[in-house]
Amino acid sequence: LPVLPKQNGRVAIVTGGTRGMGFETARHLASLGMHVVIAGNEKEEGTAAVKRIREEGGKGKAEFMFLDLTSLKSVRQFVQTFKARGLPLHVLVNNAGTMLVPETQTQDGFEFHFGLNYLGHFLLTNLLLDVLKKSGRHGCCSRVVTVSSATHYGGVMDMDDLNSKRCYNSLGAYSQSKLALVLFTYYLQEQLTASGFPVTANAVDPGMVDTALYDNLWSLAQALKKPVVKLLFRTPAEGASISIYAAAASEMEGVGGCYLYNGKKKQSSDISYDSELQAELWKKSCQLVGLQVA
Ligand SMILES: NC(=O)c1ccc[n+]([C@@H]2O[C@H](COP(=O)([O-])OP(=O)(O)OC[C@H]3O[C@@H](n4cnc5c(N)ncnc54)[C@H](O)[C@@H]3O)[C@@H](O)[C@H]2O)c1
Repeated sequence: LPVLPKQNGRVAIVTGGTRGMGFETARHLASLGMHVVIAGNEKEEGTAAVKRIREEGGKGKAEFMFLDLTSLKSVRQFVQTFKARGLPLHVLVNNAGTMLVPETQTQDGFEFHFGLNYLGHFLLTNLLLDVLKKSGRHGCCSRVVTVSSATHYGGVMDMDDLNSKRCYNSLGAYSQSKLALVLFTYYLQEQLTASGFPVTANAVDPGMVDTALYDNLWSLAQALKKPVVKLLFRTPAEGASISIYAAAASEMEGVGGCYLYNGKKKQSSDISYDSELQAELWKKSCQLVGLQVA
């Protein structure tokens, strides 16, 4: 990470900030002086995360707020509670995620990866956009940072079967959700640029990181993973550095619509640049979460 500017007085929301890379992102942003809201569905873990950050005694502030991304109702409640506080919002890190879950549905009946990783963040971001727009200014934009993954390169967007009903494969469903997040980021940035709002949106890829995300791997793969972890996997703090960079680096001021990996802009999959697909997914997502199509 380059030297990052102080973030005093700025407010961030980090989804899934209770552990793993989300925690490291929240911790780092708080150390830069930010007021960080850790948004997650695990209250105990969240309270412990806040305690750890507070004990480090940085200039910033941390607090936990409940958010279950598998429930659109919970997303709406979270936004309502956050807005009632009257806080500005300068950084939204869409970090929470799950991987390799056996076929199951969210509370609203969506395929679990698609519903949690993608649709939950789609609704959250859209409902927070007004605050992000109000809190940014030209020369000091608000930032939306969305954590995707290299698996998006293998992702296929089946617009007729977004819930993977025809043929379920947990890696395919995860990859699709991560591709959807890249398509969403590019379309969002295009809309923001077209309307001249001081908000940027970028997708990031942290690399392979040793976190609880791999807890759903079958046990043989878990055993095989252990010896290679030290060689191939990054630590959560290393993995989080790309989100922190996108959220706070001076070089990223006013820069949006990028896919970032290893601190640099990188080409994402060819299909992620398909503007018709981006628009189609956006429209369909609005319908699925009950938002008016813009
Ligand atoms: N670990 C990797 O190798 C890797 C690689 C590429 C991308 N990613 C992405 O990085 C992000 C962070 O994952 P991680 O590796 O730190 O894993 P992790 O399991 O440590 O963290 C996931 C976070 O998401 C939260 N979460 C899960 N379900 C939730 C829900 N219903 N509502 C709200 N929060 C929920 C968890 O509580 C946790 O805080 C994920 O989006 C993941 O897809 C991880």
